[in-house]
Amino acid sequence: MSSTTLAREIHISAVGMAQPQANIKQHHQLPISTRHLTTTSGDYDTSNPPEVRKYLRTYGMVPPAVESHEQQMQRCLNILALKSSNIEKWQYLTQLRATNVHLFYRLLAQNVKQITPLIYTPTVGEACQRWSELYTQPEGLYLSYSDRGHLYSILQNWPHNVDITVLTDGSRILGLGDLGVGGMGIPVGKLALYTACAGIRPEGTLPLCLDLGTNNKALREDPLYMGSRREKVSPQEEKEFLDELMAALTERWPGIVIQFEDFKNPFPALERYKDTYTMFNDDVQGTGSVITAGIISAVKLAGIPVRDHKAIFLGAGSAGVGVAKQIVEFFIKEGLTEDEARRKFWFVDSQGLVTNDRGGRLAEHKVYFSRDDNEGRQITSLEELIDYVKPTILMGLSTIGGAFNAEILQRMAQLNDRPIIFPLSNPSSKSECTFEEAVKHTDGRCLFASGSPFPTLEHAGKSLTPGQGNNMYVFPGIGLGAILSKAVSVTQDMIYASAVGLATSLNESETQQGWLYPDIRRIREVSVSVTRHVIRAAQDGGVDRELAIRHLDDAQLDQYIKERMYDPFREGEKIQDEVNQLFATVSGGATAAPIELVSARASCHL
Ligand SMILES: O=C([O-])CC(=O)C(=O)O
Ligand SMILES: [Mg+2]
Repeated sequence: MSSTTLAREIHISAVGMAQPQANIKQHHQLPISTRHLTTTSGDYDTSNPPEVRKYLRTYGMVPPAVESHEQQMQRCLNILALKSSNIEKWQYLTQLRATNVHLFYRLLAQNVKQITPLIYTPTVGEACQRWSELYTQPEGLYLSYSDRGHLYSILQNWPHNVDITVLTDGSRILGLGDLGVGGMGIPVGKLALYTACAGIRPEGTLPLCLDLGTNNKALREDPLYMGSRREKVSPQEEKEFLDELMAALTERWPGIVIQFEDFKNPFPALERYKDTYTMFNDDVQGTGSVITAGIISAVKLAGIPVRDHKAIFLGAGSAGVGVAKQIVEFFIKEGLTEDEARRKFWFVDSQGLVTNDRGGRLAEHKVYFSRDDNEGRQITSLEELIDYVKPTILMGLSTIGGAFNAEILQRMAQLNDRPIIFPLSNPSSKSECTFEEAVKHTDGRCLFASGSPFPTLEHAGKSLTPGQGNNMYVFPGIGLGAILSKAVSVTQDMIYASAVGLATSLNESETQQGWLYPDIRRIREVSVSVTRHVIRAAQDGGVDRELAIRHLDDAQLDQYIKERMYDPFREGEKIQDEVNQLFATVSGGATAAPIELVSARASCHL
């Protein structure tokens, strides 16, 4: 029987017009699907063929046409084009993920450059700010301080087996400050990238928002605010809450990987849990890794020996120090002593250059890079510090939008043939300069990477593409590497390996064009490289528990990783296989006459 005949048979049976032919065995009933029918699972996907719709009992509940993935995605892109603001696009995409998860990921995978800014930085920043105003549906778990003592039982409400969670207390969302439970947008967005970039199955991801109060008074007084209207708990109370949570998460899902995100002070939890749980902090370690990878590429392109580089960091918060510590590791690997490497950094905070002698107590995390060679000089302006240090690298992690003004950029261009300019604050509104400004004031000579995306532009007849030094290049691979190697902890060597995995994933054309990061459209390939490097570091450090993959060579390991990655384009085939198997069972095995299969299909339309 040809496939068109088969299709017609199915159609006829479905509309109930024709009786099955004479030789059909009536007792062949297709067992009714026992799958739990959910909109999120893709059960209402318009690319499902009729027999799948019947099996799922969704037949008739979607328009009759069986669409190709291309048709579906084209409609989504058309709908996106109808929306005039990015936040409306974010709302549409949120709804799409809730109603057809596979289509959402197909769309994202196929249009990663275009869609990522709509579900992640910068748009997710606005979504977090307006969370209580725009809230429509549950997307993760909220745990409040008043829930302590019961965290394990609340985790049991989550119906899926979890491989990875991203959690935040909302206390420092991007560069936007304390947004309370509005911070939930971040775990949701980051985990969508875990799925899109590293193929972690969607139902294996858990967005987690810790409602530990907020110091944002305006939020507490907002009538629509959806979190607890109390001030932020004390550090001691937070510690006790987190201790209970970490134990509960690991008991509920042994092997879970836990990513901390956007905590105002990320260091205490990182120090306390990094050796005992499979956890990492993305802002300190993920950002550190991705910027180290960018610096590895930029240092090569700048044409100056590693030893001669000097870096000014505007912003001495957790992310900045995390970044610098990992670049120290790179400098050491390039032959500098730790002390020489450490002395290549000058940090500026709200009081100016961070020095030992400026008075007042230094926050603990700033001590390592605090200068002792300033000979009593207190420098409070960035311009003055640039003249004093003559840096090759200017990093921005200050959340002060526009802090790298024309004068500063021009001075960097006078001092360097290829100034390295990394305005890393997020979202775009907090970026220390735009790509356009950096290009204009350095005459197109800068080696540039920003945290949030900027468009490609023309300069002196050349098309210039900005690097996006965003941690999305590495955290998906760090997480997948930890999951697949069944790592008992995420070591610093695994984090450093992720930077190497990223830096070595540029292809020839990207290197030739002087790019610092690979094309984001190749992110799944890049994630395989990052994942492999992370797994190798776990194995070398003896923290892996998946012994069966130790003997694989690199090509075999890449293959192993790829085979375990969720592919939204193949999900429909999986249901089809399920249906085919059932047909084979009810019709007496694979050798059954095709007509019997039709019969089985004919009997399952209700
Ligand atoms: O989310 C991002 O785009 C990067 C990040 O972790 C942050 O800025 O906190
Ligand atoms: Mg973050």
